[in-house]
Amino acid sequence: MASIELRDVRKSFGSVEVIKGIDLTVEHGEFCVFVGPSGCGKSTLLRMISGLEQITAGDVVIEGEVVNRIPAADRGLAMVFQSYALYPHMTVRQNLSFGLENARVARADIRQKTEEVAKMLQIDPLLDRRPKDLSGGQRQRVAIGRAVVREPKVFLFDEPLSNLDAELRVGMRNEIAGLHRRLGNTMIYVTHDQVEAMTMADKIAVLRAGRLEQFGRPLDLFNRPENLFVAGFIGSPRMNFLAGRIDDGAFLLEKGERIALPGHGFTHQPGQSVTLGIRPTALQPAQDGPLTIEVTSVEQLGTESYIYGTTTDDTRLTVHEPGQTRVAFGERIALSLDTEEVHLFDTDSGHTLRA
Ligand SMILES: Nc1ncnc2c1ncn2[C@@H]1O[C@H](COP(=O)(O)OP(=O)(O)OP(=O)(O)O)[C@@H](O)[C@H]1O
Repeated sequence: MASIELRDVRKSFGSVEVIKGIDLTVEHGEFCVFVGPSGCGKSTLLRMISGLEQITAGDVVIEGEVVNRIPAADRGLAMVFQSYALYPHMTVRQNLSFGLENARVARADIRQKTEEVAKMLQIDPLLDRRPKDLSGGQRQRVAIGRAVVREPKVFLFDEPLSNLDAELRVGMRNEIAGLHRRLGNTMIYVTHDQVEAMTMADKIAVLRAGRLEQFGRPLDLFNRPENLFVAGFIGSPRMNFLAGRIDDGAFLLEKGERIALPGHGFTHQPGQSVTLGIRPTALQPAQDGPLTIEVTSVEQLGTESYIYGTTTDDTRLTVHEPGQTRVAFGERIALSLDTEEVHLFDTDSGHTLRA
């Protein structure tokens, strides 16, 4: 069972701690995505699992065995990098077979395996080319193929699609997800792109500044974010936030508007500063509603529309309307909101007030 467990894993570079104690378990066969803003420590964490980076404290456990002192080459993992890291002087075939030759696999087996994997990744017509004669997408396929031929227990991907254009990225995203379904291996995938995380992952680990903010299934993170950071990071366009407090079963905005939250079930203290989170899809232009905005811009995309505006207390809000909107720039409009979709957080700690 190629499960991966991190137990209070830490990393310091000199006196700076960049991974501040992370505990999580990736189960056998799971596709886990590490996501977070630039510099949060995603790549460092992946490199610590791979063995390319020493850990400062804690344990990395693969298949029940602590591997802290086991060199990268002996951990049974294969890593795919953003930079492809192909050998420029070798053909695609040689790039694919190099690792197997080093492992002294029989020549006929190498040939068969290389060709099988090339076919699976649709690079079989390119076997005699060199990397410089390939497109970015083709190079990334070769890099993935090189990992696949080695039949590792676990695949580690470090932002593998960042160098590709948007359309190719979507295509490759589907291919990697397909590869995971076909092979069934445990995979860990690093990205800063929350859409990539949402669409590919069985489980997402959201990281910020060296800490794990939340770990769970994509829709659990979307539906029940544990804190303001995850609420704002997962979901596109971003969740709207309003500052205020709770009083008598209602949320009061700083400048007086009142949003009734019947039977909301959130726990809160009297006078506590509270942030209300509401996704753009849960706000709608209405004849009558608890919020009013002045519209600062409108985007008509044909099948959907985005309305941007500011509230009376100068908070910017984004509204997503399905279809084409009649709302125009400069109007003052009322918004209704789906109170079932409201999130409440303690403003100071950022923690959810959900019981
Ligand atoms: N060799 C190193 N020496 C000193 N600091 C480092 C080293 N490698 C990484 N760091 C620091 O550790 C932190 C985490 O870096 P890391 O590359 O893991 O972030 P990341 O989340 O992968 O970011 P990005 O998405 O920008 O690649 C950063 O502040 C970075 O500057």
